[in-house]
Amino acid sequence: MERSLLQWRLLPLLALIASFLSVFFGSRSYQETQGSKCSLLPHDHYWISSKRIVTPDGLISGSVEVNGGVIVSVVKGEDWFKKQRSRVKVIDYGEAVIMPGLVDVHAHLDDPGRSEWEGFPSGTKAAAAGGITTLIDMPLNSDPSTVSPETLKLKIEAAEKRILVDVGFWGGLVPDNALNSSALESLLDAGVLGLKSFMCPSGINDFPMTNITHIKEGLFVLAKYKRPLLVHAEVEMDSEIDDGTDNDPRSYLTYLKTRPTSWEEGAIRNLLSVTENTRIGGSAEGAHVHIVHLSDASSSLDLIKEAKGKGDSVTVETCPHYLAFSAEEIPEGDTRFKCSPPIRHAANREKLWEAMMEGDIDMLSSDHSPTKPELKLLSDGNFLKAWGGISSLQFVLPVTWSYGRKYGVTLEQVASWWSDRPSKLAGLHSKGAIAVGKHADIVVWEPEVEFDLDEDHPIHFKHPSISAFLGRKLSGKVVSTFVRGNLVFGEGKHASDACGSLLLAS
Ligand SMILES: NC(=O)N[C@H]1NC(=O)NC1=O
Ligand SMILES: [Zn+2]
Ligand SMILES: [Zn+2]
Repeated sequence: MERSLLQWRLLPLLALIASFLSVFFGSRSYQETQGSKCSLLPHDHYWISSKRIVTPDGLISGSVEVNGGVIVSVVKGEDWFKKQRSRVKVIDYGEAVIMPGLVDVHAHLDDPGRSEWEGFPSGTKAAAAGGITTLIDMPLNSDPSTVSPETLKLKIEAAEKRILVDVGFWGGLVPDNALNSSALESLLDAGVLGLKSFMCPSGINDFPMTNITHIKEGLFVLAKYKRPLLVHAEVEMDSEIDDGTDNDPRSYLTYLKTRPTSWEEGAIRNLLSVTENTRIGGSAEGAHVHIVHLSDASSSLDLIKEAKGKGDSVTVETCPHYLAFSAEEIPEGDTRFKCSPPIRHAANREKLWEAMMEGDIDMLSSDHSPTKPELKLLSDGNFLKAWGGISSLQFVLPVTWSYGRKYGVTLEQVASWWSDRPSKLAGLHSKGAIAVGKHADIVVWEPEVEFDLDEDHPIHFKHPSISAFLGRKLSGKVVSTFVRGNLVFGEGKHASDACGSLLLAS
């Protein structure tokens, strides 16, 4: 009896307090939810905590404070509790890893013009689901190629309001603009983060290959802008295919013979004949040469190491498919594995891993280069005629981790290869680290959680059936992806609005 009397007296008081609190905090959360379709989290100011946060100072247990899309503090242990003055949302991720979002400097999103191959919406959805927070789009495979301010404008129009993660663009260095410094300057002024060229046919008619003079001249212009040149370094040479043996086009080894290591070595040797100009005091100081998707871990890599030793401004990337697969295991006619340069033998893959662990290869990229399934000729299985390009965008983090564990890969190395180094290459100094002042571009993932990449696994890029990674068991599940503080992917869902930013150099 006494108890219920007390209840009757207290209830109105509690109701009053509750309504006061709801006006006070409710109005704040109303403000915070405005525009929240960009984010699955209705907060602009929050903390995320975990036992494993990858920072530039190593792995810590602690918390990261995000406010207005930026990381505003990173604290060890329970200190966040003392620093937190108001009722700010805290998400405790427990043992899951908090790491800088991945920066993929090499992806072909094929939009505009070939959006039936890929596209900004599908490509950036896949990126978000894979923990990639920044993509730099390659200038070819879209139609037209990005080789002028006008064609860059078409890219920007195709990407605007359709991207879930941040997107920047490389421009093309092609014979048409390479010897015309004002044409190149206008492309760089329009905002491309750097240029890309091919030393062999690219497979795309409106993206012709450059010779060494084009590259040398291009570097002088890039020097003024302090932006890099990315190079597909293979050069056409005699094929080993005419050796009199059976050359079945459905055999992967036949394809491998058409692009031997000498193609990479020859191109890299030629390319490195002009990189001395990039040295301090050189005539192209400020320019930088980045060799994309290295496959040959022997002579080609030795040449790169030698050039670095002499002070040339040179870096090199390889891709998860070269680290995961070997020529020996590629099934007959399985053209999902066709790419250039080709996947080589298992012994070469071991050497690539060695070079990763030694730091001789600087970073990783996806080279996500899809097409429509018809051009992969999956039923024909003709390696010589099928489109060359691997589809991997969503899986690069678990692939790197799953195949790297046996070599002792650390979380810090993954963050260096996928975030720190690539963001520096692209000149994106607000990205690539969990540190105060950086964009809150963050992936939260569970390295120990295994999953099968089967038909039941949600895949967001346009053509899952052409991915060579399908059927693999991987380790490393992405839990949440934040782009500039917006939770763009969480618990298997994407934010409903595409609020990624365009990254234009100025
Ligand atoms: N055009 C194009 O995307 N080519 C890419 N595909 C590939 O496997 N290597 C490449 O350079
Ligand atoms: Zn390439
Ligand atoms: Zn590519």
